[in-house]
Amino acid sequence: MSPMPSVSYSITIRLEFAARSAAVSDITGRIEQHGATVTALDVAASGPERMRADITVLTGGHDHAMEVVDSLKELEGVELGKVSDRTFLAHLGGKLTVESKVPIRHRDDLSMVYTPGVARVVKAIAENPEDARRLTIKRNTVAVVSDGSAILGLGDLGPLAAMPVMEGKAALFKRFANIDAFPICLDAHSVEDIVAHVKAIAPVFAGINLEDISAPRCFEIEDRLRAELDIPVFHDDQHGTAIVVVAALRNALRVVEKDIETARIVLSGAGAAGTAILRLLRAAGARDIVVTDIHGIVHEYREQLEGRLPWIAEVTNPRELTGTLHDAIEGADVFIGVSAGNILSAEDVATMADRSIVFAMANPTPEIDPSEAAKHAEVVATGRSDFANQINNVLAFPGVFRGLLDAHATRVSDRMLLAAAKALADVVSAEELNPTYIVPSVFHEGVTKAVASAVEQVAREEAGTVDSITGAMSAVYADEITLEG
Ligand SMILES: NC(=O)c1ccc[n+]([C@@H]2O[C@H](COP(=O)([O-])OP(=O)(O)OC[C@H]3O[C@@H](n4cnc5c(N)ncnc54)[C@H](O)[C@@H]3O)[C@@H](O)[C@H]2O)c1
Ligand SMILES: O=C(O)C[C@H](O)C(=O)O
Repeated sequence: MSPMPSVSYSITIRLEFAARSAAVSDITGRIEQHGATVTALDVAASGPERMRADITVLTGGHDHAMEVVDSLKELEGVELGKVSDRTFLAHLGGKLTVESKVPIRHRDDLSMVYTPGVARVVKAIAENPEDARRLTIKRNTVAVVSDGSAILGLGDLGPLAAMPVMEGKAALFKRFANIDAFPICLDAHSVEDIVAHVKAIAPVFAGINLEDISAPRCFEIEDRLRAELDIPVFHDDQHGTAIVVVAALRNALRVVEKDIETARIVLSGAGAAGTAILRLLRAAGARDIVVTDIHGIVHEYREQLEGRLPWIAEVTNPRELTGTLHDAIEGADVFIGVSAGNILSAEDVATMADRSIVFAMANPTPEIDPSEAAKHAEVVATGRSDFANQINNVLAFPGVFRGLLDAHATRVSDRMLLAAAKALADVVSAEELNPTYIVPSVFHEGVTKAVASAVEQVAREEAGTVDSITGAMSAVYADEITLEG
């Protein structure tokens, strides 16, 4: 069976063929016979005998695309031209540009925009550094920083390969929150080096969004930067994910009529995303959480508990389970996966409690195929855009930074993250809520605004009480916050 056609593997094929109506249906019929989907046919040139057209086709991947192209070569009278991968076409020359906001038409403009006029603005900022937010791009600019060590679910592919993702994040910042974000891919490896480089570029920015930096270094880098910078620092893979998961869980629990305080939750993955999800779940009131990782259930007596694992063992697993994910899942109300593909079976899901919830979020392959999970679970979500209930950080980070920037915030707190999760969940009204709609679409108009105002409000409330709640992340572990509602 051919893999499911997806727009991310769409191709445009240039073809020349005889100018007769059956020729077009022969071509589209052949494509669909191979399980691909034709979405457009644009005529590029037409003559009395021959036509030239570009056909856009959704395929299930590289091999499937090649299979479709090869099958068209067999059609009589059809000549194949260039085949373009539309995802690569969208990346030609990169996805961003920098534009001047001021006109530069003649010497007068030059004298103000640049020298000598600019010198007075320079002196004003030197005398009053706060003016940088008023007189430069700082107030609305965020650095999207990565070292490329944990790109999506692909691993350590380095800073150059991280560029398309960071450019993409910057494009999303602009599209959804009108924030000017800039991709900064660092050829730096140690915690010390990364912290030093981010600190050195920080004057330009009103916030730092860390992306795709591997665990456990991401924890220390964020802790250090939060303690040493006067602008908010937010590791999206941790906190963006946690906000969306808690929002989605809040709504999923409404669907299945269960409470977060009593729900039995299994969290597969104790890395960057898993650790942050655990923290926010606890802050949201969850109490019965069992965490599993590549070595099975995290418990106090397990060997080689390092990094954040001793803390995880301490605050989870109230029924003192040992063993594997399969042991943990029995009787659970909720499964949340941020670990690896295909580690959960439909039989495992069948052992869960009635009206169970499965969030299988590993990318690009989820912990369980969503259609398999749906055989036994009432609510199923994944990180994928080709299935209902897509859980992705893009629902959170644009609004979070909009709120932080509007409040001129200097820090990020767990109260802000929880407020963001609640606001995001509330975008789905009681009338809209159902098992296949627990999170809104990112294109839903209210998403960024709801998240931004919730974060801005908490940021303003907390202004002046800096350090009393979080400060460095390690302090949060000792002093967790629970919010109502
Ligand atoms: N959908 C989303 O929005 C979203 C957000 C963040 C992360 N993710 C996905 O979650 C996964 C983890 O991301 P991360 O940044 O936390 O990675 P990470 O490397 O920091 O952590 C991975 C965790 O999974 C565990 N793990 C790895 N292989 C396993 C296996 N075969 N069986 C059981 N556990 C295993 C590891 O022990 C570790 O605890 C990735 O696939 C990533 O793409 C998805
Ligand atoms: O950042 C994302 O959008 C995806 C997620 O973080 C992932 O690691 O797959």
